[in-house]
Amino acid sequence: VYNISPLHPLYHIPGPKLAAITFLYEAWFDLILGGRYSLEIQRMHEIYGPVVRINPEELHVNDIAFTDEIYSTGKRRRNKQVHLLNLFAGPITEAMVSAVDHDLHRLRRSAANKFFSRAQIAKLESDIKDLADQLCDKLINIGNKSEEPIDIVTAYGCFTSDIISGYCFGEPFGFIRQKSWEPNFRHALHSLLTPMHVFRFFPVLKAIVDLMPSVAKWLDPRVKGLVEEGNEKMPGRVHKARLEYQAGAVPERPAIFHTLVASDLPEVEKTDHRLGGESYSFIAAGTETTAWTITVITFHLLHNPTLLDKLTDELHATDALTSPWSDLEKLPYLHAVIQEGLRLSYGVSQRLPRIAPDEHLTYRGDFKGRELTYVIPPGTPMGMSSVINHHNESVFQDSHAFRPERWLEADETQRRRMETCLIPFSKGSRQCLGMNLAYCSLYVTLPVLALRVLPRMRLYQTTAGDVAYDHDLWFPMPKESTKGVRVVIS
Ligand code: HEM
Repeated sequence: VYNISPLHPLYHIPGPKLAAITFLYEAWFDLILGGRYSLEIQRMHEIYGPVVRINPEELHVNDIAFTDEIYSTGKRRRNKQVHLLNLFAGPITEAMVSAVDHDLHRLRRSAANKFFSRAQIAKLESDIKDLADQLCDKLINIGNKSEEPIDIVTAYGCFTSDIISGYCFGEPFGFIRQKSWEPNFRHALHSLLTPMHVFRFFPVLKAIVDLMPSVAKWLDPRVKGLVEEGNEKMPGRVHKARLEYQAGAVPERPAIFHTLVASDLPEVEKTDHRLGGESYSFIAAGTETTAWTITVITFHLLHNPTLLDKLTDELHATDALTSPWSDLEKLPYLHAVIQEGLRLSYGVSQRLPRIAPDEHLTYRGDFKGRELTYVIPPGTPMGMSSVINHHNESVFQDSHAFRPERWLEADETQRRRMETCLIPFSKGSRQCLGMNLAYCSLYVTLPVLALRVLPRMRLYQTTAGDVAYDHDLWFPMPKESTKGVRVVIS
C-alpha cells in the first residue's frame, strides 16, 4: 500500500498501479513469459507518456532529450541498480560491469581504460585483419567441402572470441584455427545468461552459486557451465598470466591480464577470483555483441543484394582490403551499413538503469499536448532501452527496415537526432569499454567479408524473423523456434 500511497517519493510518476505495487508485475513478463518486459514498457509509454514507473522503485524514460541526464559523465555520480545486477552470479559479480557504486566502478575502469583507447586498439588492427582473413578462408573451405548449412553467428562468435581472448591473455582461444566451429565460447556465454531472469527475482539462488559454487554445480546442468567457466577456467587463466608475469615471461602480443595482475590496483582487486570475473565479462561482452552485429548485417546484405552491390562498389573503388581502419571509417556507405547494423542488433537490448545518488533530476517534456515536469528524487533507478530507442518512429521512420540510406539522406539536424537516439553501446561514464575494439573489428572485417565471401554466400531457410528481436536475455534474442541464421557458400 505504501508503494502507491502519496507518501511514496515516486507517487507522482504515472504507470500501471500493479507495477508500482509489486515486482511480480515485471516478473510476469520477464520470468514467466521470458524476457518480454521491454515490450510491455514500450506499451506503457504509449499509454502513460515519456516517463513511466515500471516497478516499485524504478522509472523508464522514452525521450532522447533526457539521455545525458541519465547517462552522464564527469563528476556526476551514477550508481547501478542491485535489482538489475542480481542477474549475474559467481566472480563476474566482481567485474566492473557489476559495480553498484560509482567510485568502485571508476577504480576498476581506470585500470582498464588504457587498453581500449583508440590508439591502443589501432595496434591490434593487423591481428584483427589476419583473423578476418582466416575466418573467410575457413568459411570458404568448409562451405566448399560440405553442403551442410553454416550457422553464421557461431562462426562469427568464434572469430570475435578469438579477438578478445587473444587480447586478454596474449593467445587466442584458437576457435578459428581449429577444424570445425565447435567448441566455442557461446556455451559458456549461454550458461551465464540462461538463469538471469531466475536470479533477478530469486537472488537467494544466485547466493548459492556465490557462496557454494561446488554445490551449485551439481544442482542444474546450466549452472554447472557457469561455475566451470566463471569459478574455475577464468580464474585459472588469470593465475597462469600471473605466474608468467612472475617468471618474467613477456607475451609476444599485448595481453591485458598480464598487465592487470601487476597494476597498481589494490591487492583485493587483483585476486584470481576478481580478475577471473573481469575476464569472463570482457570475453562474454566481446563475443556475442560484435558477432550479432555482423550477423544482422550479413543477413540484410544477402536478403537485399542491391545493398551488397552498393557496398562492394564502394569498397572496389577504394583499396579497401589494404586500407587502415582510419580510412575505412570515412567510407560513407560502409559507415551507414555499420550504423544500421548496430541499430538493428541493439547491443544490450534490455533497459540499463542508472542511479543519481546525490542529485534531484528534473524532467521537462510533453505528452499529448500537455506539459510535464517531474522532479526525480536522488537514489531512483531510471533507464532507457536500445530496443525502444532504435524503433522511435519519429527519428527512424519505417524503423524495422534495414536501410543504410537513411544515414546518407539525413540533413545535419536529423543525423544528430539519429546519433543521439542510437545507444547500442549505452552512454555516459558506464558506456561500453570495448567500443573502439568493436568499431575497429567491424570496419576491418566487413570489407573482407563483403569482397571475399558474401558474393558466394546464400541464405539457407532463413528469413527476417530469424534476426528480428523477440525477447531479452540481456542481449536481444530471436524467436525461440529459430534454427539460426544459416548460410551456404559455393
Ligand atoms: C558491437 C559490439 C558491442 C556492443 C553493442 C556493446 C554494448 C555494450 C553496452 C550496451 C554496455 C553497457 C552495459 C551496462 O550498462 O551494464 C557495454 C558494457 C561493456 N562492454 Fe560492450 N559492447 C560491444 C563490444 C564490446 C567488446 C568488443 C568488449 C571487449 C572487451 C566489450 C566490453 C564491455 C565491458 C567491459 C563493459 C562494461 C563497462 C563498464 O561497466 O564500465 N564490449 N557494452
